[in-house]
Amino acid sequence: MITDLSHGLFTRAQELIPGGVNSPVRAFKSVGGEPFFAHRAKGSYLFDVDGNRYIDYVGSWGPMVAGHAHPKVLEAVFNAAREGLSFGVPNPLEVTMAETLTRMVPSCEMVRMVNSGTEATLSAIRVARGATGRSRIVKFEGCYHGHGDSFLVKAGSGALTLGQPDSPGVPKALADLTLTLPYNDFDAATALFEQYGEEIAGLIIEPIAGNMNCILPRDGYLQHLRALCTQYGAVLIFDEVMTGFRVAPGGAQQVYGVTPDLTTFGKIIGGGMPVGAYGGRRDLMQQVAPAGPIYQAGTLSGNPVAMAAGLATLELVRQPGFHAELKAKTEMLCDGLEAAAKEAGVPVTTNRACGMFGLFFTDRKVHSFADATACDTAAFKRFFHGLLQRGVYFAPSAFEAGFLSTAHSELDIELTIEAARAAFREV
Ligand SMILES: Cc1ncc(COP(=O)(O)O)c(CN[C@@H](CN)CCC(=O)O)c1O
Repeated sequence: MITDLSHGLFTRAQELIPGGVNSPVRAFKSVGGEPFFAHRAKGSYLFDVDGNRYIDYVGSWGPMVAGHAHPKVLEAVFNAAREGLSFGVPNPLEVTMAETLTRMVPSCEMVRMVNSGTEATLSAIRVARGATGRSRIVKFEGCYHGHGDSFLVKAGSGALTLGQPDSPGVPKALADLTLTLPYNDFDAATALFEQYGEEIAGLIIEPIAGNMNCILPRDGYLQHLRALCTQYGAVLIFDEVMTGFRVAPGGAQQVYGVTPDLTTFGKIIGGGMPVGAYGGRRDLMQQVAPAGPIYQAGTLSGNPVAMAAGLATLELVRQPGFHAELKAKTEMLCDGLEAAAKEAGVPVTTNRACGMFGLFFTDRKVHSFADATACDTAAFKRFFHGLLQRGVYFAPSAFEAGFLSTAHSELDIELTIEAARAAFREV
């Protein structure tokens, strides 16, 4: 595979950009080698600057649930951009977006647009602290909620990928206010709330974890957390930046029938443009400035071009059969991967939800951070490169979920399974 132009670009980038990338997980650090540089993308494919094509299972880390460069999304962006890029006063698309989000996710009685998932989770935690007057928050080992100081404690995604689940630069006084729990451990959650319950402002969780690879909540787990937060007056926050509109039209909260007090969004609601949002109970959201005293702001929040991209994507997501198709393709891929691994005699298990999946090199089911970190990451590394050489791009980390789109054809999936069959033999 020719990668000369990507190599040249990466060499230049490393001189001027930390690690040569604008987001750590893109650097291939945990899998080795160098990232390819994209020239363009279309549907289920990425095309790099050296002319290589990849079947893409990262999808810009989630936004591309309807495929790259969808004509309806591009048309919406072009039409909005012609009218101006940013006004600094409200625009009608912000109202349409708020009406769309609150209709699709009924727990969100009100919503505020921001520009990234990180901003959304930062803001949601501030609302929880401001509304309760309490300071402690609870997060889960291996969950990632963006790079906000309070969250870089036993974090997942890039922090876990780099082996740095905590981060320098986060004051100890602040980090001490973040309590962490093991995911899917009922008793640990009960014990923590018995000890700290009256001091906990909020608990934030990925209702389906996608940042320690893909891990599903055990039956009744989210309901257990809901009951604890209600009992102790803590704000239950579902971080649906990744799961929102992907695993169901109404997100993971629709799948599991659990109503959080606040929800955070990102990725799909921007359709590839920088967008995040947070929303929830009216009595909480009414405390956000300028309606209330809890301050949060953003120059480009609700930007008309970004709103147009997000609204066009959500329109596609709402089409009848969208999630049924996405789920069927996810099952087809995961069943095929497990079968290919079995043929090669390689212990592999998958976790799957509509549109997202996890591949683990282990012969055991994976339900927790400890299970995920016990898997054979060296095998994953070899498998990743075996796929890449065959034109299939999985997330360059053993601790990231994979993503499908409705643009992935059955042929794409069959070709992926064929490539995996060969790559498993090299593991
Ligand atoms: C559940 C969840 N919550 C919040 C975030 C942060 O969103 P952003 O600030 O990157 O838009 C994310 C971001 N996800 C990572 C990948 N797992 C983004 C990729 C990257 O960091 O480059 C998330 O998954």
